[in-house]
Amino acid sequence: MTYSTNGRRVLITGGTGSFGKTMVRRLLDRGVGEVRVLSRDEAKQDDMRRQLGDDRVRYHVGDVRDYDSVLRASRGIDYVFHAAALKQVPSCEFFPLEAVRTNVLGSANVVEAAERNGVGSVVVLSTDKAVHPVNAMGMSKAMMEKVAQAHARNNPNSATTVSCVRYGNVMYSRGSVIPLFIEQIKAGRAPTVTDPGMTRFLMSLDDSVELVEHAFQHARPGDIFIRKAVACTVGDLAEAVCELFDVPAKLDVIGVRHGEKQDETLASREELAQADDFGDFLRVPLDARDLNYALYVSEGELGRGPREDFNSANAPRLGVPEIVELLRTLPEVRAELALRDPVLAC
Ligand SMILES: O=c1ccn([C@@H]2O[C@H](COP(=O)(O)OP(=O)(O)O[C@H]3O[C@H](CO)[C@@H](O)[C@H](O)[C@H]3O)[C@@H](O)[C@H]2O)c(=O)[nH]1
Repeated sequence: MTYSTNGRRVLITGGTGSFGKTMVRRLLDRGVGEVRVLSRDEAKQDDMRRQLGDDRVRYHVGDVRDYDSVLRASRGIDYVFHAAALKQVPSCEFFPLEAVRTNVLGSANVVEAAERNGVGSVVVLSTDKAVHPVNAMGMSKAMMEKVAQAHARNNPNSATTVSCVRYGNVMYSRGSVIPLFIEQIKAGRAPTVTDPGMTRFLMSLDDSVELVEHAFQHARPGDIFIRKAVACTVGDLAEAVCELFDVPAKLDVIGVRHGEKQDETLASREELAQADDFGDFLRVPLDARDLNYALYVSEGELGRGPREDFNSANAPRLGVPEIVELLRTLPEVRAELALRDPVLAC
């Protein structure tokens, strides 16, 4: 089934974040009837209200942890993009139950409320850290994916299609390493690098929005969509930022933080064995068998498939010059360069 948002009502949980703001603008450009933003922070909502000045956007102060607030916010809604989450790896390590409350139970509330209100489609935003998770943030997101898939498995006749998207590090997202490196360089300090050999996927905000739109257009219940992405080492990333700002590439190596992985995985080999390849995107379908495995023995499949996961160590790797070029395409980086020296921005 394909969907259109033209004239429809859409709810974005966590709608004042980087993803939410970009998505709201796109929906407004495409003639959405109403966008509801559900989030906790009234000040951020007020900033957004003044910036956008569009009365098709309605603001709901509330928390996905509170089922009643989600139920109210999703009344009369056609589609939901669920972005509200606790996302910082180190803070979730210190407060894992908070990650469970928001990322697992909050997501269950969103799915349940959508089902109750007859919403047509819910796209749930997940992360590469949910695959082979080692930290509380990734574990809670892995459980969120399971909650979304269980809805599909347990409600085969539901009017609500629930799907997930998984993506890697979004460049320049709030609190992430690229703006941190830039701040450090501006303050005359060397960028702090955890482990120069650590690898991460690189995605732009637009890539992440397109992935959500792709899922929205193509999802069958319980699907997980992944966007193929390039990767780099954090050492090369720091060097690229130094080069862009024309400072010597001297790195301050600080060691790995709580719960960090050396490399991230977008799709496990088991998922790749089942996945459909759409060029830029992969679809991992729901395993819709029921618990009576005996039914499947005669047609059971052996676990043949790729020998490797798709991870940030074996993904196409960008070197320093390519990262420099990629960073130059980011509006925030261009703005910083223009402030520092208009010549560097060119
Ligand atoms: O001072 C620092 C801080 C971080 N890093 C490294 O930079 C990389 C990226 O770090 P960061 O931007 O903090 O992102 P992650 O911890 O990888 O997590 C981000 O990326 C995830 C996707 O993988 C999202 O789900 C999370 O919400 C988001 O915080 C990691 O290798 C860090 O070890 C440094 O080298 N120096």
